[in-house]
Amino acid sequence: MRKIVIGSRRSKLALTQTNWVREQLEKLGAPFEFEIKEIVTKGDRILDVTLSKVGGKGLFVKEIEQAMLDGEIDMAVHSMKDMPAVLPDGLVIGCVPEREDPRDVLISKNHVKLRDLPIGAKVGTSSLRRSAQILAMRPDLEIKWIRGNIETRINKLETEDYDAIILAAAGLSRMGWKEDIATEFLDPTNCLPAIGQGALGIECRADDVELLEHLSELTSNVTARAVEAERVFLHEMEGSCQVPIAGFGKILDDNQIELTALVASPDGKIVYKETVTGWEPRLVGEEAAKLLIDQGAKELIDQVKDELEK
Ligand SMILES: NCc1[nH]cc(CCC(=O)O)c1CC(=O)O
Repeated sequence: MRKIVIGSRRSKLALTQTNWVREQLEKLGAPFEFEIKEIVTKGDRILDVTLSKVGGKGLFVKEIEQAMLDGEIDMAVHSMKDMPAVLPDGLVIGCVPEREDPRDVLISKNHVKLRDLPIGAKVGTSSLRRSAQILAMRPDLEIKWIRGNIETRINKLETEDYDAIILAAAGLSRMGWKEDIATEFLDPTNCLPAIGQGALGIECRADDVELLEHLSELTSNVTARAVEAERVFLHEMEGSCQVPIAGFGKILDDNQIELTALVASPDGKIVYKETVTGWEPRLVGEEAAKLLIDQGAKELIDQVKDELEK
C-alpha cells in the first residue's frame, strides 16, 4: 500500500484538521497508509510581530510547500484563509471539503456582546479586516494587537488587558470549543469573513494523479465554487491578509454564487462593499473586484501597503 506523508503545522488546530482529513479519507476507503510529519513554519516561529508586518499569508505555508515539491511530504491540509491567491508551479488544491461555520466570533469577559462593550473597551485581534469592520460599527473601541495560536489568544483574554477577542468560529468548532466559549457570532453582514474562512484546502503535487483521484471524493462542490469566487476576487485585488479585505461566497438555492466582497481602510472609516451574483466563480470574483476597483479600492490597498512599509 502506498504511504502518503501529510505535512502539518504543529499547532493543535493544524493537527486536528490534518487528522480529520486523514480519517475522512480512510472512511472513504482510500488505499493509502498515512503518516503525519510536523513542520514548523516561519509564521509559527515569529510570534511577536503583527502578521501583516512580517509578510502575511505565505508565512504559514511556504516551508510546507517546499517539502511537497521536494517529495518529503505528499500533501498538506491548510486553512484556506491562510493560502495565498497563487500557488507555486507544480502544486494544486486537490480538495476543498465542506465548509465549517464561516463567521467570526466575539469572546468577551463576562459574555458582554459587541454592542454592550463599554466605551473604549479593548478588543484583541491582529487582523486588519476585523479591526476595520469592528471600528466601522464601534469607532470608540480600542483595537489591541494579539498573536499566537487559538489557545494562547483565549488565555490572553484572561491574563492580559483585553475586554474581548475575535476569532474564527471554524477554529473553535474544530477544537470542540465553539458552544462553550463563544459570546457572540458576528453576522457576516456586519463582519464579513476572510477569504476562504472556515474552509480547508488540501494541497498536493499537480501530477499526483492517484492521490488527486481519492481527494476528489472528499470535495464539496458547493464550498469549492464559493471559495473559488472569493479567491479570484482576492487575486484580482492583489490582496493578502496584510490589507483589510474580505469576501464571502454563498451558494443560492438555484445554485448561483452570491459573493459579497469588501475592501476597507484599517480605521473602518472607508468601506467599499458590493454583492455580485452569477454562475461562474471566475466571472463573479472578477466582477466583484471590478466594482470595488471602480470605487477606489486599489488605491486604498496601495495606501495600506505603503503604510506598512514605513
Ligand atoms: N489567521 C489564523 C487562522 N487561520 C485559520 C484559522 C481558523 C479558522 C479557519 O479555518 O478559517 C485561524 C484562526 C483565527 O483566525 O481565529
